[in-house]
Amino acid sequence: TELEQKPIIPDGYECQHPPYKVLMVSKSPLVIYIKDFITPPERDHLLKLSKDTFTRSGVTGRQSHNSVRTSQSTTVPRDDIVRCIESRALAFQGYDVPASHLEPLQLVKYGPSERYHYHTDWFTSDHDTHQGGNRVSSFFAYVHVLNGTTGGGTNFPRLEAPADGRWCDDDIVDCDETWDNGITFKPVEGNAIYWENLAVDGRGDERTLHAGLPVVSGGKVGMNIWTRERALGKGIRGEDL
Ligand SMILES: O=C(O)CCC(=O)C(=O)O
Ligand SMILES: [Fe+2]
Repeated sequence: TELEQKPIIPDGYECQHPPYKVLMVSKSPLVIYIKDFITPPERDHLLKLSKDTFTRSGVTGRQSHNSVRTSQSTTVPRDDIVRCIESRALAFQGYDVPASHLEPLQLVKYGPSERYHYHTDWFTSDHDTHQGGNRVSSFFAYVHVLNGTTGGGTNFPRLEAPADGRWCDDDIVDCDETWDNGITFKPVEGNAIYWENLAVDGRGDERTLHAGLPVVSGGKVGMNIWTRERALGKGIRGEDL
C-alpha cells in the first residue's frame, strides 16, 4: 500500500546534528570541506524519499544544453529529517539566514559516463534571480557512493590544490589529478563541500566554476543545498517557509 512505501521517520525522532569536522580549502573564494555532514540514517532516508522520482536534470540560463548535465535529479519533499538538514545548513552559515532563503534540497544521481560539465551555481540571467535573488552559497554533499566507484569527483579548476599530503591520505582530494587542473574532491559518502558563490559586491565569482566529473564505474548520488540572497515564495519553497 501507499503507506508502506512512505519512508518512516522513527517515533520520537528528534533533530540532532552530527559532530562534523571542517577543513578550510580556500579563503577567497570561501570554500570549506565538511566531513560527516550528513549522517548514515539521513542518507538512507534521503534515498528512500527520492526513490523512483529522478528525472533528467535541467540546467538554467545560457547553459541550457542537455549534454552539459547528463545526470538525473529530483527535489526532496520536506519532512522532519529534511528540516533537520536544512537547519544544519542554516546554522553552518551563522544562523543569520532565514529558512525562506533555502531552495528545496536537490538530489543528483550519476551512473557510468554521466557528468555535469563546468558551470557556476550562481545565475547569469535576470530571469533566474527575479525571485529570491542569486545563490549566495552552495553545499554539495555526497549522499551515496557505490562501492568501487571510480571517477565522479567534483572539480574546481580555478582553485589551487592543497599542497599538504594529508588531503590525499584521507582520500578527500584526488591527488592523481595534475596540479594545473585545480582541485578535485573525491566522492566520499556523508561529506560535503561548502562554498560562497558571490563576491562582496554581489556579483558571481568566476572562481567557483566547477564540474561533476564523469563517473567511470559505479555511481553516486549528491545533494545540492542552495541559499538565496532573499526569501523565496511558496511557489518554489513550498508551504512551510
Ligand atoms: O556532481 C558533482 O560533483 C557536482 C554537481 C553540481 O555541481 C551541481 O549539481 O550543481
Ligand atoms: Fe554545481
